[in-house]
Amino acid sequence: MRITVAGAGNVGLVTAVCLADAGHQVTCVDTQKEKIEMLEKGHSPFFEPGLEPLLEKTLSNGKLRFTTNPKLAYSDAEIIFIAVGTPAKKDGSADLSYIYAVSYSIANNIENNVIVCTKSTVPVGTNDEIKQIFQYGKPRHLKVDVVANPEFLREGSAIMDFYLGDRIIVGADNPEAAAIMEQLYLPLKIPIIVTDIRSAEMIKYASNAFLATKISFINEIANLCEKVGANIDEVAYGVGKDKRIGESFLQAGIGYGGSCFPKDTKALVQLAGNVKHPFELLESVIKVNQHQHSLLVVKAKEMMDSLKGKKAAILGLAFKPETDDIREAASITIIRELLEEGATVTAYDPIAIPNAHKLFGNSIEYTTNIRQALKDADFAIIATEWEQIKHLPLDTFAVCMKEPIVLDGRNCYCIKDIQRYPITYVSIGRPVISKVKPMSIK
Ligand SMILES: NC(=O)c1ccc[n+]([C@@H]2O[C@H](COP(=O)([O-])OP(=O)(O)OC[C@H]3O[C@@H](n4cnc5c(N)ncnc54)[C@H](O)[C@@H]3O)[C@@H](O)[C@H]2O)c1
Ligand SMILES: O=c1ccn([C@@H]2O[C@H](COP(=O)(O)OP(=O)(O)O[C@H]3O[C@H](CO)[C@@H](O)[C@H](O)[C@H]3O)[C@@H](O)[C@H]2O)c(=O)[nH]1
Repeated sequence: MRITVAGAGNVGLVTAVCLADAGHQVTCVDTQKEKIEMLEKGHSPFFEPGLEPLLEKTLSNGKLRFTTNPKLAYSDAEIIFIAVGTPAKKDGSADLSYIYAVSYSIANNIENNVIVCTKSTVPVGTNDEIKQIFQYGKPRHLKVDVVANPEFLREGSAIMDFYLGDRIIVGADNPEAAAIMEQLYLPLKIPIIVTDIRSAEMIKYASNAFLATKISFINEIANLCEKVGANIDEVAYGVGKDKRIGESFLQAGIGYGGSCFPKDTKALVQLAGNVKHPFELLESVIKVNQHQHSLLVVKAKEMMDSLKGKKAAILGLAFKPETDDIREAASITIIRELLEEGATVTAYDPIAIPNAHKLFGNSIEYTTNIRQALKDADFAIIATEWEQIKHLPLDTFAVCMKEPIVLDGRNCYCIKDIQRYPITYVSIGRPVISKVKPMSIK
């Protein structure tokens, strides 16, 4: 099929590349000229495992092309995916300006009947507004079907998620359009659920809100474990074994970040507020997460009285491993608060430094070498569970740091292993290990 994807971000680019790899003729359009020039040369503007080889392959076999020209992109497409950003506005509601702009651009440039399929996460009712734009804005003789097709990929495993997702949601009010979308996705052998448009929109928000709730819940249990002498590792394992609860998303830590959970939970609270339905549960989930982002700075202050003049090593900047994305990462809150306290910061990350530099400039130091970050540090905070950090020989802390005080926001190490080293170790929901333990204890 002739497919156009609007937006070459995490969702749009992955969708475009994977559909081109499946044999479709794909055009990916973006308004950012620099991004498109980079992509035409086979370079991805962001890190996503496995993306660049597929990008190079589909560019060289002619299945994928990039453009900034809306006429070229939309005029003869059979399906157009909208995958532009829907960032949070100041009040938490979703900013739909990119959605509207791209819809007008499509309406002005189509020359064939087309299915417009919204992959972006949009509040319930948005696709009805998109339909209105087409009703009044498109050439009269053309037919445009609007379909809601929310995306569930995760950064860091986006390609795998495209091929092995749990389900595909197709929200449509025209069965013919739904059938064409089902046909498109059939080769993936992923269960396809066809719903009405508003339900499809809600499924996306409800899924992210539920996962965020699971994380905040386990974090609250972890905080409680610390106070009553239980261990969150054992608790989460025991709880997760109940199939009705499930083992995933019970990893306690310093809270969720990224481009989706923080904005989508806030947008759902706003959406509920608009219909006079206070979503108190989700408001608490958001509050717990904010508290969790700051937790280790509070603990560091308690341990050291004042952080003024102390050298902090921050291990990990990305909101999770296998991505260079730092949007809403816990590391941002931690670094800001440490700088406010008068500490100096050296941050380690294998790939997210360019993005962090855009935010923090020269107010902190950066390194891609963990030992360099730890050198002469008064304390270290682990903010991302990169494999490089998880597999660090544990004597490194004592060897490199001025004071081997490690605050681990991602519970990277086994408590039993840590006990063998002269480290003060504070993690989430587990016993505090004091450095008085000698190395010889096995
Ligand atoms: N990032 C994720 O993991 C993820 C997963 C599922 C769903 N989503 C949702 O998908 C949407 C896109 O997210 P993202 O992370 O890919 O966003 P992004 O910000 O990384 O990329 C959006 C792209 O759209 C482009 N764009 C803006 N206006 C345009 C226009 N008129 N025409 C063409 N391109 C235009 C931007 O230049 C940008 O490159 C959001 O609604 C998000 O909530 C994201
Ligand atoms: O048990 C857990 C699991 C995750 N996290 C944190 O939660 C955040 C989000 O993680 P993850 O869901 O793996 O990454 P995203 O790429 O943000 O993906 C989420 O957001 C996307 C955008 O909407 C959806 O498409 C995905 O289905 C949804 O998982 C990260 O900061 C993780 O550190 C935890 O703290 N504990």
